[in-house]
Amino acid sequence: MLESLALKQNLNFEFGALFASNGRELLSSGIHEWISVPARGGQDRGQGLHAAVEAAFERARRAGQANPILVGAIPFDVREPSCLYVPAAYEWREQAAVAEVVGEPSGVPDLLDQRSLPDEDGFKKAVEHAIVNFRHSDVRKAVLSVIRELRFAESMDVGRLLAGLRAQNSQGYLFRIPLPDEGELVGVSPELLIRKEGGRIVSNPLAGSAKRQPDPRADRAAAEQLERSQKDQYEHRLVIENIRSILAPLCARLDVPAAPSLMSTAAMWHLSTRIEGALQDPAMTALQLACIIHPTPAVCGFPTESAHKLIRYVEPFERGLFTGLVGWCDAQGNGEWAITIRCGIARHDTLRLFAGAGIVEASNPASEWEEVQAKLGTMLSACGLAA
Ligand SMILES: C=C(O[C@H]1C=CC=C(C(=O)O)[C@@H]1O)C(=O)O
Repeated sequence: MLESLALKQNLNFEFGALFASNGRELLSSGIHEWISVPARGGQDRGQGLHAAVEAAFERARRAGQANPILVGAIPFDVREPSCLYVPAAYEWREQAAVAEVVGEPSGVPDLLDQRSLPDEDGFKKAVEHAIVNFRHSDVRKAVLSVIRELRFAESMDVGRLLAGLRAQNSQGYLFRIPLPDEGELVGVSPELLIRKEGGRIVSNPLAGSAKRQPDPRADRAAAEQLERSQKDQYEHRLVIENIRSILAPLCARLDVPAAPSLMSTAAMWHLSTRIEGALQDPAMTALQLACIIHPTPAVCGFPTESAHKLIRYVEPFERGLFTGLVGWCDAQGNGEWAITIRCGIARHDTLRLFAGAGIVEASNPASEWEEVQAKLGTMLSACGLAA
């Protein structure tokens, strides 16, 4: 279990990544090798990212690692550099033992100021722009997002943030990824793009959302309304049909439930579909599969290319790692890649939070603004702040 034993002397806890899923968590320390090769074409065996990762695994093995792994994040735009590395050492722990790793939550520094990019008016205008565009183009859905930038009196304790995120969504994919520029990507994603174990795969896309309500009856009503919403069911269907069309030719068996079910985090209700399959070629890796499927209409839109163009036109910032992929994989091709949402980037005294919402023709700009604010609530409440 403890890959690190032979490598203890290399431990560098300043570069420790964490990825938690399914009751266990991966903790890495130190860096054996950075990989910044963009993920575009990462499905092509022996080329680009695939070749870079295989070569890095081989070098790690020659350096004494019995079973090297890759951890990190891939940006939304796969033409941009990846932020992946083969750690010097790592271990898997049961999630229960983790309090010890993240430490006790300490106080949050004073918030000095915050701003939204775009602001409320700018976001609503972007939604209106997208809706008009749907009427005059082939685009059916585009995911539009906002940044909330917070500046604190001193640096945020990322361990404290993690503890707050874990408390809110213990079923989620909790992550902390150190970045090369001293920042850290941190969040708890509810959405699994792909998990691969041997020849079996699981994907659990989400699309269609409603804010949780403090009153239990109002909360149940919000969930039921989401389930009945034609607009949200349509938004969801676009994602599922896209993923089905990509995975079906790669699978000997693919199970896609006929209708989505409800899933919840502390802040949100979502429509969720758990897709399971058996690969025709079990040698295909989790990373290859992730590169084929990403970006799904849950983070980009549909059709992908034209939705991406629309996003570039109306979003006033580069998303970077937000709505990309975060996770790990090993040299046998097993691994898990979650969607990088409900997250932020902590760097010195600033915290940049991100949230997006799927826009379709039936969307209402004011409701979509409310939705992104509610999604920001996950990170904000981990900071002890109101949404
Ligand atoms: C883009 C985000 O959420 C995606 C995942 C779940 C539901 C979504 C929605 O209902 O729009 C989004 O597709 C985000 O949380 O920032």
